[in-house]
Amino acid sequence: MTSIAVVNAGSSSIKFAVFGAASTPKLRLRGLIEGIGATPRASLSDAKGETLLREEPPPEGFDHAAATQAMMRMAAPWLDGGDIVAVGHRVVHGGPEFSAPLRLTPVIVDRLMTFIPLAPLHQPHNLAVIRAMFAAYPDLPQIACFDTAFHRSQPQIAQAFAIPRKYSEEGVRRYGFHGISYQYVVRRLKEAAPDLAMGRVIVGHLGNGASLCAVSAGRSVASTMGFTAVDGLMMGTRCGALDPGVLIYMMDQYRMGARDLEDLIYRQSGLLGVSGLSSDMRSLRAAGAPEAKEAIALFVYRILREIGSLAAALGGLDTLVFTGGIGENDQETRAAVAAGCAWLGVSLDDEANRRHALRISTEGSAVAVLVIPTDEEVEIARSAWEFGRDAAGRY
Ligand SMILES: Nc1ncnc2c1ncn2[C@@H]1O[C@H](COP(=O)(O)OP(=O)(O)O)[C@@H](O)[C@H]1O
Ligand SMILES: CC(=O)OP(=O)(O)O
Ligand SMILES: [Mg+2]
Repeated sequence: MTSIAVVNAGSSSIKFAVFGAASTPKLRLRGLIEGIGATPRASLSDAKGETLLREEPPPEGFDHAAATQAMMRMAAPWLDGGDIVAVGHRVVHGGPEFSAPLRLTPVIVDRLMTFIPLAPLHQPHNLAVIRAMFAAYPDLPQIACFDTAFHRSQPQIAQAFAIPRKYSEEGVRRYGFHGISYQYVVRRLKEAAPDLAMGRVIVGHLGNGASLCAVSAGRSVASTMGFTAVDGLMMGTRCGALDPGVLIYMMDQYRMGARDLEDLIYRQSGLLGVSGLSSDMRSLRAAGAPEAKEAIALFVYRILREIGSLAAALGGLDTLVFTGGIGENDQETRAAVAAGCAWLGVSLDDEANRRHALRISTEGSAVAVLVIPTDEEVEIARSAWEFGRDAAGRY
């Protein structure tokens, strides 16, 4: 039996997994390096979730480059073993030309490098892992799966900015992200509740990065993220939608340049900036300080405002789905969002919400509310398999 490896390099983590190569990929191994830049932790677990290895590297100097090397070391026994036929990668920005999965070449990697300024927390790390794999395993096919792809079905008007045409034509428009996660969640919704999957759905991917997607009959019609993954909701360290006048003010008053503004809106803002304490929801819940409460209140308020906007784009709402680290685990955020959506007909079953049940709305709720844990890695494995298999199902 052959396998497919998957790498999901994120803003503060690198996830690695091995799946059996099949149309329904079966998990064999999961590796996780998280807390890069803060408190790094590495672990490896088998298909049953049993821990095979756990390490806590010293934080000093443990940056993304060190994490990439650690990941390559952890993955080496499987990559050297010879049964891996391809590596699927999450690539956050596909720009105007890339959406379907494709086999990476050095020329394509060079092109993807030009999108680094559009996804500074993700793209450089995605590409660093791809380069390391090229160097170590030059003959192993590497397949890119783009986080922007799921949103390419959006109507033109949902992708447009009200700026002069020449900029829109060169690709300055809304792309949307977390598409691999949304594709997985929609697939799961179709299995769990096919009737709901055909209706008007808002999916909230609430993690360190956070966005909402309006899905109609299984297709993305609008999203809160735009040209870059800094737009829309408030996030761990990203500000979300911001009056562009604030940026001009910062340039005038504080002599900030492009990289200073990038640092401000991507790394210093969001839950971290407002609380002054942490970007991490669990830490903020535990802290209980007024600043932490204020940050969480703003996080929820921004979600509510954007749900109203996406419900307008959909012409109503039948189903609300929560996913991502916060959406899957933080019952208080779900309860606050549900309470703020009462006007849309949302009624929460508090007990089901506390249990993190699949369906957390009451029988009588006009809008079904679900919790569907995401799995970007299995979705990448499936896409990489579909891309490379022949008619007989061989890679
Ligand atoms: N049990 C929990 N309760 C509340 N928040 C949680 C819980 N588990 C994870 N989170 C939050 O989820 C966020 C990370 O989400 P995740 O989707 O893992 O991030 P990433 O975008 O890096 O993949 C953090 O804010 C973390 O505190
Ligand atoms: C696109 C994005 O924000 O991803 P993440 O949530 O992994 O940071
Ligand atoms: Mg993520």
